[in-house]
Amino acid sequence: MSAPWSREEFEEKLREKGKGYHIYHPFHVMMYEGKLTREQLQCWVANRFYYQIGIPQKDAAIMSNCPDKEIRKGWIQRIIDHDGDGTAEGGIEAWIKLGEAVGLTREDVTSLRLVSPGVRFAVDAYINFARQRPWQESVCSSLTELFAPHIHQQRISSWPSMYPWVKEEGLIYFKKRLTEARRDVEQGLAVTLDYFSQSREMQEKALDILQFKLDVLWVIADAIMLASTDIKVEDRDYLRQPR
Ligand SMILES: O=C(O)c1cc(C(=O)O)c2c(n1)C(=O)C(=O)c1cc(C(=O)O)[nH]c1-2
Repeated sequence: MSAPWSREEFEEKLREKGKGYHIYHPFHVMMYEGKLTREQLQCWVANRFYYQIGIPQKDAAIMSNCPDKEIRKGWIQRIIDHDGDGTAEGGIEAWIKLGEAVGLTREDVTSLRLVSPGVRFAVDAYINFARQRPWQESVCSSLTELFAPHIHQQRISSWPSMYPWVKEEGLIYFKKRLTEARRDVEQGLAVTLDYFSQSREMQEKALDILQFKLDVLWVIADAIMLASTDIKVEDRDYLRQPR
């Protein structure tokens, strides 16, 4: 049995997982490079809304499994960030505004009618993971947020020149997340480094959990790409799920 990695080595291994982050998915590369059409960007925003509304449900599941009051006191902020509270609107509302900024209506976004089955499956898998697994494992699965500020920053920097037709207030969501994600990661990383450092096997399990979450994000991008790629009309109809 191998000795556990030191805290620093373990954190380094978790960070190395960033090489599989969806920032490298062809759809996100195209987005950054300004190669998406208006319809493709709209499709991404409409589909990603399903992730946005799933996040607070996932965080509520983590809290429901967590008996530690101090952890819950910190974690509840994530739900407020997305749902809002008496004084401020949250990320879900900011995402709807992003939808309007790219030319969708509020109804286009909130009705979920543009959400593809692959995105539903992936997001539901993430929520179900948090419902079923010990809370520390679910906390670990949130650590893709280690890599999120970079992708948010890319959008803030590239969209105004690449997609000048997107209204400026659309970027508010990404700007908010820059600080929120960094704070989330501090708490998530502390829990993960403490809990999984008991043995090398546990540390490797944490890496597997992070991979699961990377896969969730990757599959979401796959599904959106498939749903929005400009292919022959006959093929597209074939791909669309009859209801
Ligand atoms: O736009 C993105 O690429 C992206 C990625 C991720 C992520 O890495 O999970 C999150 C977000 N955004 C995000 O906005 C967000 O609120 C968020 C919460 C979480 C989580 O797992 O708890 N991930 C992410």
